[in-house]
Amino acid sequence: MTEHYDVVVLGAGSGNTVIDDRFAHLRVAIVERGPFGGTCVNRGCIPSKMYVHAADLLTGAARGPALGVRTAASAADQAAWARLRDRVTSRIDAVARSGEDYRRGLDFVDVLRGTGRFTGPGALEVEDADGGITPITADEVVIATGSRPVVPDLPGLHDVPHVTSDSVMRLDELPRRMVVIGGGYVGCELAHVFAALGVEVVQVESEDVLLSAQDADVADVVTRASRDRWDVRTGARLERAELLDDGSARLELDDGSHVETDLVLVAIGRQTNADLLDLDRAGVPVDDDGLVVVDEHQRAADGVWALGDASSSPPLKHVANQDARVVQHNLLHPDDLVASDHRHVPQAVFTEPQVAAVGLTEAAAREQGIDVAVGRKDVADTAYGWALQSGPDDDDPAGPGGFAKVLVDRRTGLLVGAHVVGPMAATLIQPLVQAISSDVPVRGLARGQYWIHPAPTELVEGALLAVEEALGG
Ligand SMILES: Cc1cc2nc3c(=O)[nH]c(=O)nc-3n(C[C@H](O)[C@H](O)[C@H](O)COP(=O)(O)OP(=O)(O)OC[C@H]3O[C@@H](n4cnc5c(N)ncnc54)[C@H](O)[C@@H]3O)c2cc1C
Ligand SMILES: NC(=O)c1ccc[n+]([C@@H]2O[C@H](COP(=O)([O-])OP(=O)(O)OC[C@H]3O[C@@H](n4cnc5c(N)ncnc54)[C@H](O)[C@@H]3O)[C@@H](O)[C@H]2O)c1
Repeated sequence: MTEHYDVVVLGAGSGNTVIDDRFAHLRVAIVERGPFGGTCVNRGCIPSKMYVHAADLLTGAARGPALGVRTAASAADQAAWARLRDRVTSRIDAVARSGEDYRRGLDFVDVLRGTGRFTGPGALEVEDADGGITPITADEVVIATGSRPVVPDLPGLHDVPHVTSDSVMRLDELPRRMVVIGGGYVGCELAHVFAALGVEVVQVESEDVLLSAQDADVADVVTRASRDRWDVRTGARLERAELLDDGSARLELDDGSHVETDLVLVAIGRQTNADLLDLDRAGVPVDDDGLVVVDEHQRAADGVWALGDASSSPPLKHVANQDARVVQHNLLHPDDLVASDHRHVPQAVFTEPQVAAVGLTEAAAREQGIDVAVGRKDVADTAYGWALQSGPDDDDPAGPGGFAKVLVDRRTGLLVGAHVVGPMAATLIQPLVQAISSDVPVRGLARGQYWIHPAPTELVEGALLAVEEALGG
């Protein structure tokens, strides 16, 4: 018999958060093929930031002697790696298990283990690990199937030891050498992690700088800071790979250079899993990137909703969370739908130095013809920056020069972009996220409140004062 559900959620990452006790009067199925919690908990935000924290401690400790204290950052040996990895995996595995146990304990929810796909409008099948098929039908389907790492089909790559962010969090052993392909979020965060642990890292990025999507000044700071710590090859792509007799890999790059390594980490972007759902059978539209096309209510078709990496760009967890809240509300209140707001999505890259941004880059603002006023404050010129510096001539508290930069439209007096690179950037950006989200006029923002002295937030105050000066009387 085909079971019928009021609501079926495909994917127990952010999709799992849609269902709460307010759905208890309905029959709900959650379909999941992997561990509960999805990418963020199991192979994304949480484990990567647990590793980043350890890497930050190591890089911080390495600076101690320059400040006059005896700290030492030793490279991690295999035992240290095992302790670090087991701390990470035991924590996230417990979260995934308890998430699934909680769902299984609810009498209005069925957890269906396997891969879901559409067979028609409102009709799906779930294929379990043994190939068994369970057909189900649903009034409402939530597509929350996320995304997966892209692995290019390059000659020899599949023959050499290689991992993606999916598997690198659980390495049996720390490699002596690692090549990171990609200088985006994943590449920069994990190059920082493995370099801090003492791995000889080579990072290969096809653009001329790391983090090329960031404001050019920010990308420049991160690229120079990274080059100080590991071998960064920009303007280069992996062309082919060859397995050597000792089990290591020889990689040829398209700039004519080559590199030998023990492990390749492929981090060149992600693609949506929506392509595996047979969406055409349910009349669910996708765009050229394979993302499910949704309206402002996150509705993809009659009785079909989508959220997170399946439908939204950029693929970030706080975006998936807001999408999930919108879908939740709209399922519970079909006569009072709310809309998503993807206008001012902030982002942070937890490399060293940390990066955070909201809104436009300076180049994008100018390309859009905005008459932009720029205010910038360097970390080295703040009181907290002095605390980080080893001496008065050292302008190097956060790698080669952290700063905050704010961009204001001279016509409206409103913020159109903000960028922070340096210690605690992901935290420092938040007042600027609030300002841009709430259309707060920039004039008066710095002097309209106290800024705690000598806190790192004075960096933001300084950038706001600088932009007021640029705006003129
Ligand atoms: C290394 C890394 C670090 C990251 N760090 C950050 C960060 O610091 N901050 C941030 O904001 N974002 C970060 N992200 C991005 C973030 O993890 C994702 O944007 C977020 O997890 C997306 O949530 P989601 O629910 O859309 O998808 P997912 O979390 O991927 O959940 C989708 C779920 O659907 C399941 N699934 C897929 N297809 C099917 C199917 N057909 N049937 C059944 N189940 C299926 C999957 O197994 C998965 O559990 C990071 C990503 C990576 C890879
Ligand atoms: N802190 C965070 O919020 C965080 C952390 C990790 C991942 N994420 C999410 O995951 C997504 C995927 O991250 P990602 O780093 O895989 O992708 P990305 O798009 O951020 O970066 C991919 C990089 O690889 C480069 N590249 C592409 N093809 C290449 C090739 N053949 N050779 C060399 N370089 C190549 C690109 O120019 C780009 O710089 C991000 O867009 C982000 O939304 C977020």
